[in-house]
Amino acid sequence: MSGHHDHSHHHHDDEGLPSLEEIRRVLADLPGPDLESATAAMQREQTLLKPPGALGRLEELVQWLATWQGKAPPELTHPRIVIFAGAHGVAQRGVSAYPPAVTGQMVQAFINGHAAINQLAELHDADLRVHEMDLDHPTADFTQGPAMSEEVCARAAAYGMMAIEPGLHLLCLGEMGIGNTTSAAALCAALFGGPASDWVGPGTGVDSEGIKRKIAAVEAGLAANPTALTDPFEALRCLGGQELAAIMGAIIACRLARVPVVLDGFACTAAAAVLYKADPKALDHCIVAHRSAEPGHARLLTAINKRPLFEFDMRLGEASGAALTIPVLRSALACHLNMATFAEAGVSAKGEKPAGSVH
Ligand SMILES: O=C(O)c1ccc[n+]([C@@H]2O[C@H](COP(=O)([O-])O)[C@@H](O)[C@H]2O)c1
Ligand SMILES: Cc1cc2nc[nH]c2cc1C
Repeated sequence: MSGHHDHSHHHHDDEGLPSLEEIRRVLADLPGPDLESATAAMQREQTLLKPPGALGRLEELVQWLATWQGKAPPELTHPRIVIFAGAHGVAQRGVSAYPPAVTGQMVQAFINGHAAINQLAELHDADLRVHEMDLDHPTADFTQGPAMSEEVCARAAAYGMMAIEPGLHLLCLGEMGIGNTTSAAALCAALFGGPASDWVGPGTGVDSEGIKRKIAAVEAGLAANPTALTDPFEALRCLGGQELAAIMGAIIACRLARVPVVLDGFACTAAAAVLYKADPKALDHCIVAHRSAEPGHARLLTAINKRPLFEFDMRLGEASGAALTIPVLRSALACHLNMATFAEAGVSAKGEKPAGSVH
């Protein structure tokens, strides 16, 4: 694995870390799109040797990179993949096909280069980092009350904000956390309403009894956390997990540092949806890589008005879907950077009179 593996320790000295209130204030003043870079990229695109729009969403992707890097042409030599791993109290309720210990074991697998994401990161020359969020201290079981204190949630969000720095060209976000599709389902139900069954699915592959336990856990979580319905950050604190709070923080930090973000599957998108609920423009610098096989993901994408790039029926998590966008983005960029213009190639433009034609 290139890059690091970090342990998030709980320090008592939290001075300097932003509180949820401060995160709320940052959100009120987010930088907008760089329209100058967007225009410059669009103008170049229009001269290139193809019918206008013929590269479809590849053109859209170059525009998006330019807009949110604030640079025309945009670059993609320094992409990073970050996985946040979190332990969920609700995982004790028989809501996953795997035991809670798998979260830490998979972190070890990421470190040893054994996981799917290691192969994709290596193939695409991306800097892969894994941040383990206090796995020895799972969040509280949210069916009994809030998963996290304000302090733990804010610290996790602040930790997520520190996972990037200006100069990165792209951040692919992913998660690892046994039980987190239940947490994400509860979060979605709190943010967007609807019955628990709208948001619950098989996750890692539970059977129909497991689905019933997941629905019951989501319903109990909403009943035990009435304040979750009053505010998106409160929903995250009550029903989320540390990896989800960290993803939220990383998304905000990327906006401030002009780093475009690629979101992965269901849990990752649910964490992002907290920001969407607080301000629908907060995810304008994010794309969603794929529509996960987890059935709630399609509904969630509709709720946050995002169209995924791929529908590959993946449901792995660990940023695997997000990593697949790197070669696609590079393909889009290679065309944008290296194609000739009509003039350079000596090709007639649309509607140009045939040479020697009589009018
Ligand atoms: O990315 C997805 O949409 C996705 C769908 C199902 C499962 N996962 C992964 O599986 C874990 C959560 O599943 P579960 O069944 O334990 O809630 C977590 O580590 C996720 O990364 C991921
Ligand atoms: C094996 C395994 C790998 C994963 N990667 C992300 N979530 C996961 C869940 C399991 C169970």
